[in-house]
Amino acid sequence: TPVRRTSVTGITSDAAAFAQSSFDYVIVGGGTAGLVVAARLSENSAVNVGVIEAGESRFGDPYVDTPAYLGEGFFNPLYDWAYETVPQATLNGRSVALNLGKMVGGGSGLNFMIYGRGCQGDYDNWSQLGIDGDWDWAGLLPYFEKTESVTIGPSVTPYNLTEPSGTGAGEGKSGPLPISYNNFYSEIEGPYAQALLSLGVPQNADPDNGDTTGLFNSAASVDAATGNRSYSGRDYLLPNVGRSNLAVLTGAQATKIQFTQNGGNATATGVQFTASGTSYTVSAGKEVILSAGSLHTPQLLELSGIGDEARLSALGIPVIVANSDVGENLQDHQTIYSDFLLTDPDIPTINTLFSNASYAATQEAQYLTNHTGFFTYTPSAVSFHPLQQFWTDDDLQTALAQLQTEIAQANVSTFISKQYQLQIDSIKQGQLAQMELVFLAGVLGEASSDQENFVNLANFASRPFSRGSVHINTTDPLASPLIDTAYLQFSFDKEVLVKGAQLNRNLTQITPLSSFISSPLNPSADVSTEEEFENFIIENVSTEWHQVGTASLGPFGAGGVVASDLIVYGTSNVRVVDASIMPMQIGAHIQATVYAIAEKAADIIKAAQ
Ligand SMILES: Cc1cc2nc3c(=O)[nH]c(=O)nc-3n(C[C@H](O)[C@H](O)[C@H](O)COP(=O)(O)OP(=O)(O)OC[C@H]3O[C@@H](n4cnc5c(N)ncnc54)[C@H](O)[C@@H]3O)c2cc1C
Repeated sequence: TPVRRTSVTGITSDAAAFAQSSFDYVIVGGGTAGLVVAARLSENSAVNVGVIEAGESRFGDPYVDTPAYLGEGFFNPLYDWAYETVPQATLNGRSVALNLGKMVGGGSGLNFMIYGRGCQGDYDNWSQLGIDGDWDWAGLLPYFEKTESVTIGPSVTPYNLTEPSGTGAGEGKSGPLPISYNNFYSEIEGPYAQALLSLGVPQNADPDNGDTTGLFNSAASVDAATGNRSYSGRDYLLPNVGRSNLAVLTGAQATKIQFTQNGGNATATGVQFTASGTSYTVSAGKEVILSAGSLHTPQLLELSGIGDEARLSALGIPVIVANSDVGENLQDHQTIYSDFLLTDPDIPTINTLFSNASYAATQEAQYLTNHTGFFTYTPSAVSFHPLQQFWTDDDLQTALAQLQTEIAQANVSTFISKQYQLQIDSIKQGQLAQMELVFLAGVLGEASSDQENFVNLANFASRPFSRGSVHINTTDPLASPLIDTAYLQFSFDKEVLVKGAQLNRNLTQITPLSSFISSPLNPSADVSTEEEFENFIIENVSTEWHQVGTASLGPFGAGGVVASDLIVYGTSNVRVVDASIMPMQIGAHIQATVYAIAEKAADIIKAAQ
């Protein structure tokens, strides 16, 4: 077969030349999922692929490559869209900052590198929502394996696990994405883990086997060979960037999908985009694939005329497909950090890398020579807890009764009500954990003096009930959409965070962890009653940056924006491939699932060629 060459190739900022090319597949968003699809589709030299990415490439940039610089790119437009939610009524009108990857690689270049699968029950629950096409654990498992290349070890961890994680069946050994386990642990991580274990939390030696419950040593999207972050830009795009049937346009924002309609389904013919203030259109001979992420994919659908009829008409946008589920069902992992001051400010944390030049220099030398040491640090002490582990039966019954009352008052859709039933069943069975804890060696926040050093104990509502939305309120395609995460919509989610923050406080009073902690910093020791903890949560709840669900898999007219082949309902050739298709949140950090979705999507698209 002759190669379908593009007139531009590789990573380019030449918008005019890109627009003049004719592509079979135009992918909007060169992020986590988008670059997986681009790499897989361009394996077939008979088709050509063009990717439109709003951000730039950041190859060789230490803020992306060096694991311990996690968070350093936040609020910087070179890496981050730096959005915020609309004022949240449940948070006394507070808006919450949302960091969002904006670069070649998207969120996979900005994230905290925790890497792991959800539980079997998470994905099997999806298939209970009227979704066919093997969108369940068994259907995704081959694609988790296809993504990753897992390096096992080192065999010693601070958790005294009997075997290192990642030895179970089904770890991918030859995928594009290098995955490894930390070779460096903060001195406080072992005592933290011991405190959890002393409360009866079980160890989990293989959380990727379909059950994440318990404490484990999390894998990371870090390449053990180089000590650098692995991400879709580096690991899916770079090895294939020389293909003559693949082009990635950077610094260009897609603004609208163009359609023709001759009765029946609408057919996309191309994508409008803007680069450096100029508008262009590029044609798509076969398909347009939206991989712009959970906040931008529904925005682009609405700008293109796919969404709620009344909303689009009010903005003067001609309706191509009326579907009021576009942009609904937004789910995020609600997060609370508790910071604790250390007794000895000289114990190294991330802060030390910035405040102690000689320590940083030693670590840097080690990093550059051996690719080990603190610069390879990612958070690794991760645990998931069914509520029964820490709540009394009374607590649970009271919270569930309150939840049922609030759900009845909330007047939710049938789709969401089905999700709630599945969630409540799993809570009662004690199967799928509701609470996640993660130890962070001073990742978030800055020390106020050399004498101050701290750690963050994070907790997350891992299977939340709150459901928000993301919609446009202007025809300006470059404006942020209105993001309503609906944090703490249900008191159940709040209670999970309250109990988590109290648990973190208690953990720091258990030896040997207690000897490392001098006092609670935020919330301070003054916060002690249930009501004070609740207020702390309301004032501080934030995001785990895990938005999903806004262009969900599901039945048309009953929650779905895409069918099981990921085709947008009402179109013949627009697909969505990113985190927005996940109908329900999973009890895990979500990047591994996004990669698996993209790998599966690529096979679906290839099968349709
Ligand atoms: C700060 C942070 C920390 C995280 N930590 C973790 C973690 O430790 N572990 C984990 O598993 N997950 C983590 N996540 C979540 C995970 O990284 C994301 O869920 C995942 O990367 C989303 O992938 P995606 O393909 O859906 O979207 P993205 O990777 O966000 O890709 C979307 C891409 O589309 C581009 N784009 C958007 N709109 C347009 C447009 N109109 N035109 C052109 N381009 C456009 C964006 O710039 C972006 O590059 C984190 C996320 C963040 C932001």
